[in-house]
Amino acid sequence: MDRLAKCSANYVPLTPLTFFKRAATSYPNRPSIIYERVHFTWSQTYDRCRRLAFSLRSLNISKNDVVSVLAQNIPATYEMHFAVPMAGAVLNTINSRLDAKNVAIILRHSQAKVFFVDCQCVPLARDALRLLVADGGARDLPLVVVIDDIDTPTGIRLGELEYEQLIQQGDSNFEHVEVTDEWDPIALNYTSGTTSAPKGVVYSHRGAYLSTLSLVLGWEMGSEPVYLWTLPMFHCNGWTFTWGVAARGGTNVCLRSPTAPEIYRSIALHRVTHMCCAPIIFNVLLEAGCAAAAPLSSPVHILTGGAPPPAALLQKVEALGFHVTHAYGLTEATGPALLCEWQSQWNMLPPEDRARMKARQGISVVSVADVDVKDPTTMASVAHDGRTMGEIVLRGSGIMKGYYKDEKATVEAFKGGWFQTGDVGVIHPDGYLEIKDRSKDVIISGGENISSVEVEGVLFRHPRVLEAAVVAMPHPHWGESPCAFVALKPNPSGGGDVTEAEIISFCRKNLPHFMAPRKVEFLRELPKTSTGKIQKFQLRAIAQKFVVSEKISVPSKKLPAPAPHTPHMDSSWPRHPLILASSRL
Ligand SMILES: Nc1ncnc2c1ncn2[C@@H]1O[C@H](COP(=O)(O)OP(=O)(O)OP(=O)(O)O)[C@@H](O)[C@H]1O
Repeated sequence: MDRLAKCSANYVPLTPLTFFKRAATSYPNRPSIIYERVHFTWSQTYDRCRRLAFSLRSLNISKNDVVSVLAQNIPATYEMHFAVPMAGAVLNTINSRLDAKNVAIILRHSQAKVFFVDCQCVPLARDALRLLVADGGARDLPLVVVIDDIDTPTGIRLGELEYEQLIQQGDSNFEHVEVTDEWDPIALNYTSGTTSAPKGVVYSHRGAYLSTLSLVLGWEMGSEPVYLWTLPMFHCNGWTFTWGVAARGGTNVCLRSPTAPEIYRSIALHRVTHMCCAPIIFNVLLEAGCAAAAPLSSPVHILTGGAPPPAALLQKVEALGFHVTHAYGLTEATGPALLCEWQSQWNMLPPEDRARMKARQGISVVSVADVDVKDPTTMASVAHDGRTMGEIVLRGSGIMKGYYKDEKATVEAFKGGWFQTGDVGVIHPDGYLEIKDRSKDVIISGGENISSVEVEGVLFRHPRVLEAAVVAMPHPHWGESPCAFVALKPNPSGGGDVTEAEIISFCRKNLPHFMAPRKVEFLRELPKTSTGKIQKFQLRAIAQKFVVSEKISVPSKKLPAPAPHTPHMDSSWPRHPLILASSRL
């Protein structure tokens, strides 16, 4: 048997381009993209992408060149997910909510050859390009192509080239550049920058192909889905659903801004079946005063992740008719790596317990070969007891090739033959994994680890809490203690506001006392990254300045006694091994 050789009949490099060609030939007349009054079929989308790929080659784009795009969820962003690799190049989608400085950093680091700019992002792109020039990079400026709005052209330009013009000038018979090695790069995505400067994560054709298939399977996405683009395509290529919708011959409903009225209008108008979003969008869906937020006429499947979804919010959004699946992942894992796969026996549970089960991050998707939670010092697997914390590690073909131009960080991330996520979790006796924190966010109070996620879960159960984040605050006796930052919902009865004492007492009723925040700071809105994650490093900087008086911190009877060796807070306070070992430091 070992003499049977690989050949082009039985060994074809894995690439998401296969899904695209298949969609164009198997479903030529099915709708591929809907955006306002613009509708395309799969054969038209294929035709447009071939033309664009041809034009890119005519602009001297060759294998492994980086093509960047700064755009919202418009048809062009979707098309580039195929046209750029069809030209043999690497797609770099840039977060359109970044500032000019960060866009410039990405353009410089990625050495983009062509820079596609959505007409709405022209001012941002112009500032970023100016920064590049000011920084002495005039010679390496990318070629700029503006993407005018395809439904309502604006005439806005930045330089000579325009997207539709490249499509018209292209050749619809262009045979795309063959993928000869599935390990070749297909995409370069920068991380959100929640914990450190954004890192350039490189995906292979093989990783993208396998991750796409395993998510389509894990989410049980059937044929002809109508997929609403509420998740930015720039976020891990829309968690691979840019390629996944093609694999199912589905319809992409493009949306510039995911506001509550726009989302509900699209759901009703196009009979949306699927959408992905960060948990922060749940607040949008539940937005008070949105008349459209009535129960849905048919269920819409939501895949949520990117941050822990509080159980209380899951329960409310499901009550509207959304069927939520919870996923956990990272840019480095090509989007979701774990899914909270639902078990039919949980249907019997009361709604609150069902939401609690769903708030766990779950089990691996099929392209992940292995997932574990390990003690970071010994690398031994933790007990499956739902209590012992360790670092979540992953192995599998969906894991990135590595960090672009950062060998040191790549080696560090793959230390010990596993990808170190920098997230702290536990494994429950049923094998489901639950995130307790990012290693940087764990609060160590009197030698006890406090999961900020757990405290936040309780805060979200308070009827007036809209947003909540818990970080460490210095404590003279316990080293650190939890400090909560909260944004409140408007008071429906118009009465007075909730007080700090009320929130603390609510937490003490629902948590062991040592976990309850010692201080609550009210903010109008919590600071977030451009992907909607709360920027805890900013809150931590504020909390560092808070002074907890000994009086408040006098241990109650229920507080655990400090370990005999526990030093009082000073600059040499020993960090927990989880923090020392984090690859994200
Ligand atoms: N379902 C989830 N529950 C809890 N946390 C999640 C979930 N999904 C993702 N996360 C968090 O998001 C992180 C991945 O985010 P992403 O790759 O977008 O960049 P980032 O880690 O926020 O940015 P940076 O690495 O630059 O700090 C995970 O490591 C984890 O901390």
